Amino acid sequence: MRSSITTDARAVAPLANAPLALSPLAVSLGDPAGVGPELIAAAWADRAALDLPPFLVAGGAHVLEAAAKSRGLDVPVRIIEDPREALAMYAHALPVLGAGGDGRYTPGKPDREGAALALHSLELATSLALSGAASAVVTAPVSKAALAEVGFAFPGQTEYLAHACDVPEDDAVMLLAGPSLKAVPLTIHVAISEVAGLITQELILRRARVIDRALRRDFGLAAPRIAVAGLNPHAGEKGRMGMEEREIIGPAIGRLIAEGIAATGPHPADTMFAPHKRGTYDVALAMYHDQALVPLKTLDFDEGVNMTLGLPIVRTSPDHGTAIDIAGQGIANPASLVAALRMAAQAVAHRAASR
Ligand SMILES: NC(=O)C1=CN([C@@H]2O[C@H](COP(=O)(O)OP(=O)(O)OC[C@H]3O[C@@H](n4cnc5c(N)ncnc54)[C@H](O)[C@@H]3O)[C@@H](O)[C@H]2O)C=CC1
Ligand SMILES: NCC(=O)COP(=O)(O)O
Repeated sequence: MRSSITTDARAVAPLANAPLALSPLAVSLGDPAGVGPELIAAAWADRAALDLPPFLVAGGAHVLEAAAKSRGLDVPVRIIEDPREALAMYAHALPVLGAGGDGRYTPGKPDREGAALALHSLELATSLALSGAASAVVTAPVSKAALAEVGFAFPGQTEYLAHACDVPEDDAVMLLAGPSLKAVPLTIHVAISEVAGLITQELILRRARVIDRALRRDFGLAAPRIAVAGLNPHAGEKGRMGMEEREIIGPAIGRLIAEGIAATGPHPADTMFAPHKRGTYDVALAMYHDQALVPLKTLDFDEGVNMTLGLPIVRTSPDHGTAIDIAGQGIANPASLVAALRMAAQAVAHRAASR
């Protein structure tokens, strides 16, 4: 089949002095074995109807072209050499930065070559946001296990982004946000057997301070209300089922309130996500990954967004993973990626307005 990829940018006037506010979003490709590339192509194909903010993709032109075809989409892919070409290109073709670092489309069959391409794309997209050539980075799903096999030394992209942005890991906060709920896991990519030992007053204070600042700066909330979960059943039942609430979480909440942060809790985690409770706070600070992500994905799987708070750059991602089981079948839902693109653009706008 004839390829529609072209590097001919003659029809496109380069934007010589594009202001930062007009920079495109930089989208990383994700693992070529997963649903990331086809969802990127699907989002671009629907860009006008969905009124999506302009974006470019960091590498992977051939993967994107093949992924689009797998969904029966007509997506002309154009390689650009300068991110500033993306804005004018976007209406007519999917702009992909850089002819180098391409690979094969391998839906459902992860391999090291694909993981290396995913890593290259993540690094390129991040560097574009850090330099201001892109207004934000939106990451498509990667396989953590596959990335580890090609030397990625971080448990996830959140920790990588903290490192790339020179932010301490404790101040890079994973927020999952959907129409029904915002939730943050205090501890992130760690084994459940390690969780209790990692819960400290210091970590709760640091995460909550970042949440408070970021909900003001990136979401425009005037006084964010943070509901802090307990760790144990019934939030410890007055010390009968664990002491973390009395010795660590409760005192940390007291210190946050003394700082002027609207924190409450510790709340029993089994009831704090019930509909009548969710209206009483803006964000839930949960003690571990699944305590936050299970309610979020149960309520808002299709439109959930993963955003990293506390970075100098805006970073969002779909809430789901690589979905290897359905990659290439044309059935993966692009709604979460679409929500991630929108949330990134909104956060950029909020930051610009608050300057
Ligand atoms: N932000 C990221 O890069 C994330 C990456 N992962 C990675 O993804 C891999 C697979 O993780 P899983 O736990 O299996 O979660 P997953 O989200 O990839 O899949 C869970 C289930 O949801 C379905 N699903 C996922 N996205 C969908 C979509 N857009 N439309 C329709 N159905 C969808 C899948 O088919 C599967 O049945 C792991 O290697 C993990 O490291 C997981 C979460 C986030
Ligand atoms: N379960 C959420 C997740 O794995 C997202 O991780 P990250 O790669 O965004 O750090």
